[in-house]
Amino acid sequence: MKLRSKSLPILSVSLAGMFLLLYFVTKVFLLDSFARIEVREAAENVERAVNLINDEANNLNIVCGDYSAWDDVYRYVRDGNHAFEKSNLTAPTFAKQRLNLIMYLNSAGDVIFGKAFDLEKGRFTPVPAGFFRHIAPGNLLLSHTTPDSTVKGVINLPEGLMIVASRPILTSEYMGPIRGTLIMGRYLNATEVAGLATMARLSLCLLPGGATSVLGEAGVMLSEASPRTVVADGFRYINGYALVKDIYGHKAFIVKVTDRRTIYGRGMRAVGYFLLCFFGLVLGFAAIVHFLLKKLAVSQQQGKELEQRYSLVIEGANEGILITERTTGAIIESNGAIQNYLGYTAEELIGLYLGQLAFGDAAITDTLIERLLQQKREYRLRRKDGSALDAELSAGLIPYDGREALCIMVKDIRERKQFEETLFFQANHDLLTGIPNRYLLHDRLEQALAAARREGHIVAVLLLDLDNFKIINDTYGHPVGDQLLKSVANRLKSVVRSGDTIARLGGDEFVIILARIGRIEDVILVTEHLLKHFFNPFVVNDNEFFVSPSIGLALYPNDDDSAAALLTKADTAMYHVKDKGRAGFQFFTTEMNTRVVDRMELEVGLRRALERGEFVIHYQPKVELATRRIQGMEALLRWNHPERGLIPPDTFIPLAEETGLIIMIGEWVLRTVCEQSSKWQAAGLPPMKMAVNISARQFKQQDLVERIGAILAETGFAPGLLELELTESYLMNNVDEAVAKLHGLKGMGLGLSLDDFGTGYSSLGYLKRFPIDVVKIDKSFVDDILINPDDATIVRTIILMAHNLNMKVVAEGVETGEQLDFLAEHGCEMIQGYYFSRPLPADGFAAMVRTWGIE
Ligand SMILES: Nc1nc2c(ncn2[C@@H]2O[C@@H]3COP(=O)(O)O[C@H]4[C@@H](O)[C@H](n5cnc6c(=O)[nH]c(N)nc65)O[C@@H]4COP(=O)(O)O[C@H]3[C@H]2O)c(=O)[nH]1
Repeated sequence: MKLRSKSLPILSVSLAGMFLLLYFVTKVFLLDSFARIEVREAAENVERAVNLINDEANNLNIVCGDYSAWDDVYRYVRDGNHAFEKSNLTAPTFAKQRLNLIMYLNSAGDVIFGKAFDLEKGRFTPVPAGFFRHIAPGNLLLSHTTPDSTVKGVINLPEGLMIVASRPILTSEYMGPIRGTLIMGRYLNATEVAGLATMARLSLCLLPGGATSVLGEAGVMLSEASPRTVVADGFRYINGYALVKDIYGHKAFIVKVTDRRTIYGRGMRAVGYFLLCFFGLVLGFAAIVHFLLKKLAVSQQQGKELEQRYSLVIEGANEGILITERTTGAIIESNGAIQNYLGYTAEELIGLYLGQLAFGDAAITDTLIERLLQQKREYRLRRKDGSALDAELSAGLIPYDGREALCIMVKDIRERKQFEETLFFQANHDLLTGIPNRYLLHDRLEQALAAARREGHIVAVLLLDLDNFKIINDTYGHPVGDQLLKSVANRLKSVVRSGDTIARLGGDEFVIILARIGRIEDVILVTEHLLKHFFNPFVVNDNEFFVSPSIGLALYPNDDDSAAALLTKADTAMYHVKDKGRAGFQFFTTEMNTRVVDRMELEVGLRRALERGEFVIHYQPKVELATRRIQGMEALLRWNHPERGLIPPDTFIPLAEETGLIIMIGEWVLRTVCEQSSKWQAAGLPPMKMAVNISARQFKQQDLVERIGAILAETGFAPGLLELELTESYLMNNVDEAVAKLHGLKGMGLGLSLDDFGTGYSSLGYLKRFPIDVVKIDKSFVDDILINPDDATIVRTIILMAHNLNMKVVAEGVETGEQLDFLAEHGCEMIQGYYFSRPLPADGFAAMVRTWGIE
């Protein structure tokens, strides 16, 4: 049964129940109390009526008293004086006293005077025959024995009810002896009753004493034991009954007082109106409830239909649909399409946040929601298996379970994206080799230049043209030529960093963009590297082809700052290479080319320097501040170039590092200083600590410890005299490995010092882990120690920190006495610098030691 049809009987039954309950309550508590008031009033009225009749009897008794105690009467009863009779017992006496009967009897019971009187007709009538029964000898009416004796009440005569009073006849002084009895009577007839009723304002009537059987309920209730009763006569009247006895104690008559049920009637009406109003209200209420229920049922039905339609639409939609919380983006509902797209079940999706489904910056859910609400957007969604799904998302707000939710439409745009990507790729890439074409090259070059402008980097544009490619193409055919170009592209890709770009301009022309370059030397390095990769042949269809490239280079910012200009200049440089006989590279500017030539010459020279014995070592003393004595020295390499003279290490050490020559050079230095030290000792100089610089590339060697150990063993140099100077920069690269290596060296008995301290990371945490003996304060701090408070603070801090870590401090580059005083004042142990001595050749150093004196 539907709610609305169910509601009607339920409503009716409950209303009827309520109505009955209300009726019962009003009846019990209201109407019954009205009825009780009425019963009380009716009882009082009937009592009043009885009292009235009694009052009548009393009055009659008083009158009777007046006429019985009277000397004239006293004599009249004895003498039979008719004069008394004529003057006092006349018709007016009867009428005035409203008496129907006067009877004088003497002591023997003889009637002296006995007359009845019709008050309505105003004439005497015979004494009613029935009365004589009451004056028979011994009757109550005649039984006065004392002067104050009196009998009053009602007697039932066949002629009707009569109020009677009987008094003994006495003198006027109420003295006896009693000469007889005076009886007075007054009918209690309809006229009398009407008079009483009018006087008492009661609706009064008298019923025969034996009428109880016809009185119904009242008759049952009336008895001698319960002589009063009140019975309602329908809703309009209420009757009070009183059973009145005659002078003998027998039932004489019943007094019935009828009252209108005014209170009850009003109560009834009030309750009626109330119930009517209530009923009306309830009916109205019921009608409203019914109407509302009807509306509710209709809207429920509509809601259901809407829900069904909504479910059908959502489930049947080809596009994915997600319903999420408005603020958090937590998923509440999803459809089959989105579950398929993402590989989640409906249950798994519930509770996931939108941000968890999106890659990249979209992961910030609130931004994502606000963006979506503004316009449809493309996002890369994360599928359950981690793969990506390109989708177009649009969103709108919908009401959902009484709150605002987000409805997100998800359109799978993988095909479109792929198509776009293919189009983009085709438009921007060289179809043969798959590398960027001219258009993308321009774009990338612009980006690289923009970044370089911001960050102050160098960008190198390399234009590479294959030498003699045309001949190969013409000889072996285009397919082979194409294969060769592909192989060249692949090889180029393997050489450059991932951030660099390789593009094909067309034909056999390639462009390489080297972005984020710090030093021009790096450009040279990469270019050399590239050239080297062309030393090996390309294999196409089992044929080996040796192809050399001609590379023209242009640099931002040195040569120009626009993409087009740089390309043109690189092209020009490339033609210079071709002109010079191909297979090589050339910078656009002469200055760059000079640097390249210099570098190449230096490299060639460096390779030969070892063989030709052009390296020499100078030694710079380290002096202990407390004693002002030489405690040791630092070995510093110089290249004695046949044409350029003595070249400082800063010029060639980086090149030696890049080319890897430093390994051989470093070992030569180590061996040489050990041998030199042995020679000095043999020549009588005391054993002195020898500090040797170890470069990054040297330190990186896996077998560094073994190699040094071998040299020490070979030269017989005491490990305790050798100190290696290391720099923070490369120790920090791989801290764990560095710590292990340092412990290996330390284990051999070598001393370790940290060079250029303060210029690098100077991480205290790591420093603690390194087993370092000495910290060398970099010259750059010492230089300004007296003029720059920051530098002074740094130096003080380094000294304090080193001492706290149980390390000694050597200050480098001390040139003045003031610098020395400052360092001495702050507890620096050792000094190295021009103040004491420049680095000297071995002989010079030995001579200095001899003149200085050594402990
Ligand atoms: N202006 C001035 N300079 C002073 C003063 N006292 C010392 N110097 C210079 O400061 C440099 C100290 O050496 P370094 O910090 O290890 O710095 C060294 C070291 O890093 C590297 N180096 C030198 N020899 C070798 C070597 O045999 N192997 C390796 N790997 N590197 C070396 O070359 C750097 C430069 O060496 P040098 O040119 O010999 O320059 C030396 C030295 O001549 C001074 O009072 N005033």
